[in-house]
Amino acid sequence: MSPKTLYDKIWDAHVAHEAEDGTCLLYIDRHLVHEVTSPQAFEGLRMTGRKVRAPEKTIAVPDHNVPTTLDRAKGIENEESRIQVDALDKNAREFGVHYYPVSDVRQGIVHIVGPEQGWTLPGMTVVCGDSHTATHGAFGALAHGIGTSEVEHVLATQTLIQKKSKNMKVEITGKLMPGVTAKDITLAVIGETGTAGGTGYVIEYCGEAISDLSMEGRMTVCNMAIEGGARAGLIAPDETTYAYVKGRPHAPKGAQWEAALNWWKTLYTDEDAVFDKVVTLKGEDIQPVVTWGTSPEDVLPITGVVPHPESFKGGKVDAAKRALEYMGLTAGQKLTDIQIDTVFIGSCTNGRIEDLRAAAAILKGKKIKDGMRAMIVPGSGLVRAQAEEEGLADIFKEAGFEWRLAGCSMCLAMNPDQLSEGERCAATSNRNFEGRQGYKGRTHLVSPAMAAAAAITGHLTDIRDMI
Ligand SMILES: CC(C)[C@H](C(=O)O)[C@@H](O)C(=O)O
Ligand code: SF4
Repeated sequence: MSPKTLYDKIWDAHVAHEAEDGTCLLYIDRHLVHEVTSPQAFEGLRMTGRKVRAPEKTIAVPDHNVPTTLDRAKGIENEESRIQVDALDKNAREFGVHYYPVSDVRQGIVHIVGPEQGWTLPGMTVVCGDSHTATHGAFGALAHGIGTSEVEHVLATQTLIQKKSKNMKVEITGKLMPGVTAKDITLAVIGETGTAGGTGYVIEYCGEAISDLSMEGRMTVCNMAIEGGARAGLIAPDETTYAYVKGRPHAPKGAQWEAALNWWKTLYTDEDAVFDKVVTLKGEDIQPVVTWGTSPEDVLPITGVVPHPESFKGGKVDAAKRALEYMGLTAGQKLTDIQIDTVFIGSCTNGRIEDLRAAAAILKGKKIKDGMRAMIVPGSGLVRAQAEEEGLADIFKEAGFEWRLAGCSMCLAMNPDQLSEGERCAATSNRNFEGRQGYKGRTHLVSPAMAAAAAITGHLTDIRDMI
């Protein structure tokens, strides 16, 4: 048998039918659903009298539009948001899928809830009408976003029509230096490959620096595979993965656990397997990074300066000019001189317990800068509960942070958590596009520790000066 990559193995295990042109019908193990991309899909089923094919494999949770303030039980003010959340509520109940409504402590961002509840397991195919489904690849699952018409297809058939992507390997060798996190790895990779570098590929992340990461860190890395243009990101499951999964509510138990483990242990790239593209970074070379522009590839070590547009090639010159204008920055300005007025810690990139611990380690006993608006939005109700139990919430509140309920929040500003015009935010999320966090708001993507540091000093800060 010819050697296979991890992606090849998961793909082959899920092909139900292959057409002559290579288009395949893939079996889908888990279908995650949120309120933004599912209403028309459910409506499509309803109108044609169809049912959800596998409600036991379908998991629904509202996250994008939900208010994160403590008074959220009083309802959603914005009509469009309310309609989407109400539609999910109605659809989830009517079609009998697993459902975590806003009133459930387990509610949160779909990509945090899935793994937390043990829905995401190694070797699975996982889809969701959301680009950051790549997050689940951290478990060695083939996980990617789909469009609304595909959501309907998966709801109705539990399959998806797909063409296979190419194999790409991103290897991070050696150890990370102090202050460098999974967020810095994933941004540094995009800095290296560009936002189109992964187009047409599924990336497998590997190397010592990746194996050393916790599951939380691995999820952060895979979460941003999509920002690098890839179809999905993957990390081979290992003892860290099994330990995270074991005992979760929907993880296999007893003899089923043993059988699952036997299959999971076959999920690695064979020694002689060939990748179509390989990128290698040295862990020691990666520094704490920050984005200066309006694309995740506009990333530099925090010790750098805002680049000169002329230092880019071709079409990127104009893009960089526009980005500097939008961001209100001057070429040559030190990144650490950039003043910040808002800090957002949360999202499916960095809203897990480990992210909150990293922020708390910096904030303990400190106060945020006068006039700073700072909020921590845990990725799920359970992350929030755990942070309270560990005393992290007290650290945040004493430092001057708002301590919110779970949701996507200011990651994309579909709820009232928004930047106002010209406001500048250090954010732990994954997209710094124009207007992403609010009309004319400005976003600098950073790790949770760097976001916490910026909240204290009032400007982008090298975390290594504070540890
Ligand atoms: C709303 C949703 C479709 C979107 C996505 O697909 O990623 C959102 O989650 C985002 O992060 O921009
Ligand atoms: S937290 Fe942000 S990136 Fe993640 S699903 Fe929500 S809006 Fe998308």
